[in-house]
Amino acid sequence: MSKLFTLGDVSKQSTDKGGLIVIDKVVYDITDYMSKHPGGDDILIEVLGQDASEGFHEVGHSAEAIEALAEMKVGELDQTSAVLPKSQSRTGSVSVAHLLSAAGVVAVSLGAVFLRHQVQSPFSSGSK
Ligand code: HEM
Repeated sequence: MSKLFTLGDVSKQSTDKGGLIVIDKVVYDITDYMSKHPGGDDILIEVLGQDASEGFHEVGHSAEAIEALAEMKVGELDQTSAVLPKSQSRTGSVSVAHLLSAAGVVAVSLGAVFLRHQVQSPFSSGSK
């Protein structure tokens, strides 16, 4: 079974000197290849630690390039880490619900203060 990496792992295990990139959910260690890349190492430094699928496909790399890539495979992207934004948005809606209930509590408290004020008013005007 191949090793699983989250996008966080890929980023943490990379510097501007070398490390990992993701292409189509597969993780590659390109450290030794960077100086040999026909397209130069600058472009690879830019995508180190990230998902480079878009850039890789835009260039329209040859079959040789894809073969060379296969030799650098170290693992696969953890698919559960890719759905993280969804669970974050769920947390977001929970806090909206919390805000609404907090607003409800404030409204009820204000109502109570208002009612008490109404009840006390006759006394305070009477003592003047
Ligand atoms: C580690 C993965 C990669 C491998 C093995 C690889 C391999 C190659 C090879 C063999 C070539 C020569 C042309 C060809 O055979 O297609 C090439 C050219 C090039 N590559 Fe990559 N490449 C990789 C990643 C990338 C990435 C991620 C980018 C951009 C974000 C990129 C951009 C380029 C560019 C701009 C050229 C020059 C094309 C030209 O001069 O016409 N490469 N690459």
